[in-house]
Amino acid sequence: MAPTPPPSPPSKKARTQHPAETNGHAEPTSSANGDAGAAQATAASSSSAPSTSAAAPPPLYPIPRKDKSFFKKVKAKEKARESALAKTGEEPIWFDIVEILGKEEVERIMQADGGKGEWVERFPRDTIVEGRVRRLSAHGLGLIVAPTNDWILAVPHALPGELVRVRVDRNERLYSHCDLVEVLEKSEERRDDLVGCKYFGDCPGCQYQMLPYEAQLKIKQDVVRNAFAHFSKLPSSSIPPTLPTLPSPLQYSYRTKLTPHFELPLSLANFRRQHEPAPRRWRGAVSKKGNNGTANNQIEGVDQDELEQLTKQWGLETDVGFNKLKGGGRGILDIEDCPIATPAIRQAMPVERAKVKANINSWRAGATLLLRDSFTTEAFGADLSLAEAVGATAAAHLQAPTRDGGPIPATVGSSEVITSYRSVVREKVESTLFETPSNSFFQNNRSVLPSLVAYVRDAILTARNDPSSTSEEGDQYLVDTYCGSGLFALLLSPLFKETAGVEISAESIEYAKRNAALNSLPSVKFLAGNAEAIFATIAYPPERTTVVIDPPRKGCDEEFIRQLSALGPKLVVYVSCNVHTQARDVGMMVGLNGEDRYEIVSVRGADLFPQTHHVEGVCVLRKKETSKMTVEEVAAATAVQAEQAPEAAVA
Ligand SMILES: C[S@@+](CC[C@H](N)C(=O)[O-])C[C@H]1O[C@@H](n2cnc3c(N)ncnc32)[C@H](O)[C@@H]1O
Repeated sequence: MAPTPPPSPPSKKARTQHPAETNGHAEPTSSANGDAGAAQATAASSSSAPSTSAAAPPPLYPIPRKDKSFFKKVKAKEKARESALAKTGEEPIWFDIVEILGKEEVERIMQADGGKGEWVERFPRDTIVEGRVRRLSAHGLGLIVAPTNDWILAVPHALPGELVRVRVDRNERLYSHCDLVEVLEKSEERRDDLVGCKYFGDCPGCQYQMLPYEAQLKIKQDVVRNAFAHFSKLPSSSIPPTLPTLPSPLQYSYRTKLTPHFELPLSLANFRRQHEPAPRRWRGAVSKKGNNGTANNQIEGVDQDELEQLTKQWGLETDVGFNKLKGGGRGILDIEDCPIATPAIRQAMPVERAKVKANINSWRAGATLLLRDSFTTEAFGADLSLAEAVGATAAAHLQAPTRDGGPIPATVGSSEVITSYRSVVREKVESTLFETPSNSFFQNNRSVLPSLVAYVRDAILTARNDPSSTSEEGDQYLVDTYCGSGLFALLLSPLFKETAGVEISAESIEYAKRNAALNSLPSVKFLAGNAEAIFATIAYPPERTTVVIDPPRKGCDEEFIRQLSALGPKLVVYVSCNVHTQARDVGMMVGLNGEDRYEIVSVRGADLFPQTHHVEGVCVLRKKETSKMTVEEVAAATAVQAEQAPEAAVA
């Protein structure tokens, strides 16, 4: 029996406060549902919280009256956010909520709230609440049963078992996003001495720096297990035990790409708004990624010296970094250093920040900076150690990080940092060389890629050596779908007679072809187009074909799954940065019309992003010989199944 999905959250529509609240207070209760593990929480009004309402100084340049189009834009943005929320990020937590509160209780609460998608906010913003963390969500949030017993509080950087004080920031259906105020009772697992960054706790990037690496890997294994249990809609007997997470050799200094951003200081933004004709402003906003802050950004009719004087007078600092974690991500946290980035990026970051800050009035709008670690031409073909591969000396990269991030490891000059969106990045995995456009996708953890590729290669060889396999060595075909600049196609092609790759970005495909030539693999063919377009161009025998799937976070399109299922390749290796959409897609591939077409051989996570909640899923599927469905039956059944598939998180 497939697990019954919990009731879906109705559309989000907040009503007034919960009756349990009086004057903005949530009434304290003793325990949740009499459960000893539930919240021992007390709630206090926002007045007892440290004040967050210090009056903001008036802007130094008057804010122009907003025209109607501004409000239209705000509304459109809000609508887009609402619809994104319905598909992104929030759904896995719904399964946690149902498991913690109980399915019947959730149904009762929703009825009591008035049903029909209406709901009430239990806690106004800034309410301070204390409670004990029950478990972690897939996104690393500690989940607490609220004192009202019918609501969950979700807070980052808190561990199961810990008693914490939190501040409510915003409400969703049946739960509140909170900021951590204080850990009152620490978990034995917490190791604050391991924290390797001064922004940890304030930056949204990392969730697990306070945990030993082994514990991080275990959490990710559970995330993969839960994703398949909840989103595949398969009976537990069809899902093998999740294997231990593939570790990353580097747990700091690994990230080869950072994209800090900034906004124009308010006075400067307002000044521009008043002095620039609207179409130019919009052009500036649209093309902000290409804006390098040096050319063509002068305001017509305004003397540059005068603007410089004014900017100095306004004296506003520009924050360059990532969205603040606390307060719902409003505002930018000024970040000087990021110890999970490679040493070359850490060295380049202050330079790029200083450029922005010194020339802020030459920018038309806020922008996202690009810092990508790339091998220098000299290092590109060279044999490098792991430390050298991230541009550091061996001694430097083994330094344990400290709470202040520690000194930036000395570099050995094998890396350079690309900051233009119109450049080329050089990468090397095993001995295969890759060039890729700097504005396109490449995996961001160089240190773990050899083990990830080795794992996929082993899965293919193991399936081939299976006694039930009828195919001959050397007579095998590979299709790499969502192939980017050719990572899996080129690295795995020596195992196959023919290899074809498909990718939607024409530019990435141009580079994939160049990479095939660069590595003397000219027989690997690449096609630019939607992933399913590849099936019309190949005539590979399905019983000798392996398909690698590595889609973006939203997973595969229904049409892709329909055509893949119709082809019925012998082996499928599905790699994904979103285990929830992956589990949904795998569920569709495995069971059609009550018939098991594929069996899951193995499933596990790979840790491409240590210190964060992200986990890459790797799932190997083998075609069942017993499947008797015709191509037409498979196509029809896939469509029905797609209709019924649960919404999976995309964020
Ligand atoms: C997660 S990346 C994987 C790239 C590559 N496998 C690698 O590891 O470097 C996903 C890729 O899918 C591509 N993509 C997105 N939608 C697609 C579609 N509908 N059809 C084909 N490719 C698509 C993106 O451009 C991106 O390069």
